[in-house]
Amino acid sequence: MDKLMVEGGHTLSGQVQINGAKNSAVALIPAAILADAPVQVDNLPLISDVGILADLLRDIGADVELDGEAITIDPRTITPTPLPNGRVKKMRASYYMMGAMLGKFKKADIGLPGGCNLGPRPIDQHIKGFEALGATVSNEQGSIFLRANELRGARIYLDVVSVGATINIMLAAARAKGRTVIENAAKEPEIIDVATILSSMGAVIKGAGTDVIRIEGQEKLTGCNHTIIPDRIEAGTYMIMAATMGKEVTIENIIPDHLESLTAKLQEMGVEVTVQDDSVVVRSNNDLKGVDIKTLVHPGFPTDLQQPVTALLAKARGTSIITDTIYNARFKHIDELRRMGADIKVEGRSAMINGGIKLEGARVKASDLRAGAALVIAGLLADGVTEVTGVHHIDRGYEAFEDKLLQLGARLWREKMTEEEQEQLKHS
Ligand SMILES: CC(=O)N[C@H]1[C@@H](OP(=O)(O)OP(=O)(O)OC[C@H]2O[C@@H](n3ccc(=O)[nH]c3=O)[C@H](O)[C@@H]2O)O[C@H](CO)[C@@H](O)[C@@H]1O
Ligand SMILES: C=C(OP(=O)(O)O)C(=O)O
Repeated sequence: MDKLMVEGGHTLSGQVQINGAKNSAVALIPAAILADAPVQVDNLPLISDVGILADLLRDIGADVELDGEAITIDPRTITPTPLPNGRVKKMRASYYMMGAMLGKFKKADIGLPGGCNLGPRPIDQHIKGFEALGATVSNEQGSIFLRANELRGARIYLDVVSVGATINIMLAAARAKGRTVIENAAKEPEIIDVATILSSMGAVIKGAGTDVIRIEGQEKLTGCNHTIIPDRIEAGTYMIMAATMGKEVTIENIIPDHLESLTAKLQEMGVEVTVQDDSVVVRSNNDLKGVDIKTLVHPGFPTDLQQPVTALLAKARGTSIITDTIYNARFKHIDELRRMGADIKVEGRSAMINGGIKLEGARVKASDLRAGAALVIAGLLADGVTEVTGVHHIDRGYEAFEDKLLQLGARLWREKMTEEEQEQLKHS
């Protein structure tokens, strides 16, 4: 087990390259199951969630080759192998194995997913969608059993706007008979990425990126080549780091339109953000103003940037209120920020940040992926050294995290935790 040591107080400058989107990659890899020929996906982020999914596909018989940032998946040897435990519990997006296996084999036995613990993360809308397509669904001993004689297109109204349910239904519907209409669908850019790969395989999909998606399922789907869109959450994290400590940082290989809600908030705080074709330049200053933020479904402010931006708001003068309307309990980072001296109160689904207080390096624990990013941002800002444990969460979603930060001028390094430290962590 590793910990990250972050020495605060160093300004950041230079360029950082953004990798492919985690939340696309983890859907596109299972999508390859649906094809009847090899699928190649490029601009793959080299993160642990991708490694786990590649292994899950091998577990069910796929021939998977990883070559740098490209993955080639030959799905022709896949069989509907049950995946009750183990890897499926290590990540959230293993739930896409349900839609993909159901679509291809009309049968799937998949354990309930893991991923970031953000409070309750039900999958009732995924199940409602599978049932509408004609599957019977049962939940036994922590596994979801899906069975169908055939899948038939249906009209499905999502009670809650859900990224995972929208994609999972798209996957199953791509091989259902006839037309599926998903209403109140999620509109995140990753949904469009999934629609693009399924269309390249031969499904006919209209409306991805709006709240009504129409899918004409096909009996067979072909292989294809696909390039993953840039990771807007990774990009947003570096924009926030630059806003915290940046002299002048260029965040490259991005789609700036995907980051409009963050750009607007940073500008409101007094950060200079210059938007270019496929990059943004961020220049910070020492007189940032607190702002209020509410997380919303896309194109609103993403919940995945709520935790990182909270660390920045600790620097800004005045009071800021950040409200998470997607995950009411996504506040495990707050206690850790308090250990570093931040003045933050949580009430219901809001955190009130009394900013402008100098943070001090401390021993803190990352409880999930973006909590980890938030604590490193706080560490960049703080006096002294911050010790961040739970680094495996950060590795789920950020490729070459330390290398990219070192290149920007940050000082941080990874250390192995002693057995005693690991034992203490278990009980903390
Ligand atoms: C792998 C992946 O892409 N993860 C992202 C995905 O997670 P994930 O797909 O799990 O998130 P959803 O969009 O499904 O969740 C949004 C909200 O809907 C609720 N809900 C969801 C499904 C359901 O069946 N029932 C239900 O009540 C959730 O509890 C949550 O309050 O979108 C989240 C919201 O943008 C992001 O934070 C995650 O980074
Ligand atoms: C919550 C996240 O990931 P996951 O849904 O994979 O747990 C995230 O990326 O911030």
